[in-house]
Amino acid sequence: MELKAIFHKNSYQKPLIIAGPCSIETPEQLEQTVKGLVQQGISIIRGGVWKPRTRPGSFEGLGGIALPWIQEIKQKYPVKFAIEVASASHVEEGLKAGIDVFWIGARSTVNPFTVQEIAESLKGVNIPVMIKNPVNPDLSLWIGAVERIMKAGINDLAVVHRGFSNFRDTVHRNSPLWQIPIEFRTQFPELMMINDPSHIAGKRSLVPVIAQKALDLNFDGLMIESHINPDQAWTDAAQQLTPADLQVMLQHLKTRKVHFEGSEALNQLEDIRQQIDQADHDLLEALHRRMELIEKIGEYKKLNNVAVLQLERWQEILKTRPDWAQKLGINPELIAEIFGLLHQESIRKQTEILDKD
Ligand SMILES: O=C(O)C(=O)C[C@]1(C(=O)O)C=C[C@@H](O)C=C1
Repeated sequence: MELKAIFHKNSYQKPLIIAGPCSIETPEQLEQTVKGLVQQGISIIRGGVWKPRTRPGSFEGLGGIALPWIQEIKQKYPVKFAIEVASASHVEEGLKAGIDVFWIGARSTVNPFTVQEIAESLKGVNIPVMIKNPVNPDLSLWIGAVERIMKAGINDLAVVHRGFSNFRDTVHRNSPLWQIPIEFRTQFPELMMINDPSHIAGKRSLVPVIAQKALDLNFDGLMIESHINPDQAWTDAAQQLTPADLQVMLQHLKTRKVHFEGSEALNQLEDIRQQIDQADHDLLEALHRRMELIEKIGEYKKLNNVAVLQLERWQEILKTRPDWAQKLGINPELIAEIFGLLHQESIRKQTEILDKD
């Protein structure tokens, strides 16, 4: 199969947009949606064929019947087509149907047996693969899935941030927990990171907000659910956008530059960063001073045989420091968290001092 890499950073214009229906429902729905998306300049279509559902009894996708419809669409429109695969047989059927891109869904990424089965079936195959984050906020599990697929020889890879399950309803259908994709990118800066605002938002009004946040965080692409008639969609009706609405959203999104450009801006940046270096240095010196005093009190507690934890003093600190922070325009919750960590460290250090000998 002759394929140009899709997910290599230089082979696409950022942000890469992938859009299409949550589920493929009928040949007409598929064609009308794809036609609308092609008119908006979209060239990679997503479409659910096999749908892993949380509870039985919901529509679980049409399965293999939808594959010939995709083949027909690809003959009529200049698009590549991405589908979700959750087993070796899905991979086999998808390859036979000439599918261009596979993705591994959040419910499969959680299960190393499933990911391994898919990895085995991809050995020797040259196809781009996207790996969604697992439903639970477990970075290692996500990384493990990527490693399994890489070991199978797939190197045209992207990861998709679709958010993490909640126990109760929250603003988001799936909590974004942005620190997890940021941590992923810190460890794998070369891997393309796509955001799926539809599954995070759960409702159409929130999709643009999430998409913009992803672009602000320098994500490489967006995978968005789009349906020609969202309200009648068989799955995820509340979160799909019409191709026309998708286009309006894309026009309003602000794309950000990755780096500062021009010598004046770079000099300014360098200047501010030097000031930050100095501020951080001052911060560390203040922390060092605090730790020395903590040790001093520790020795004094040991001498007088007094307990390490001093609840009243700690409660006072926990009240005053966030108040001081607020007056300085610093987020008090951040300061409460930082002092919580500092207090833990004081306890650790003083316990060590008291228990010595
Ligand atoms: O005031 C004390 O007794 C301390 O040892 C200092 C300190 C702190 O970190 O500020 C540490 C432990 C106590 O529980 C309360 C406060």
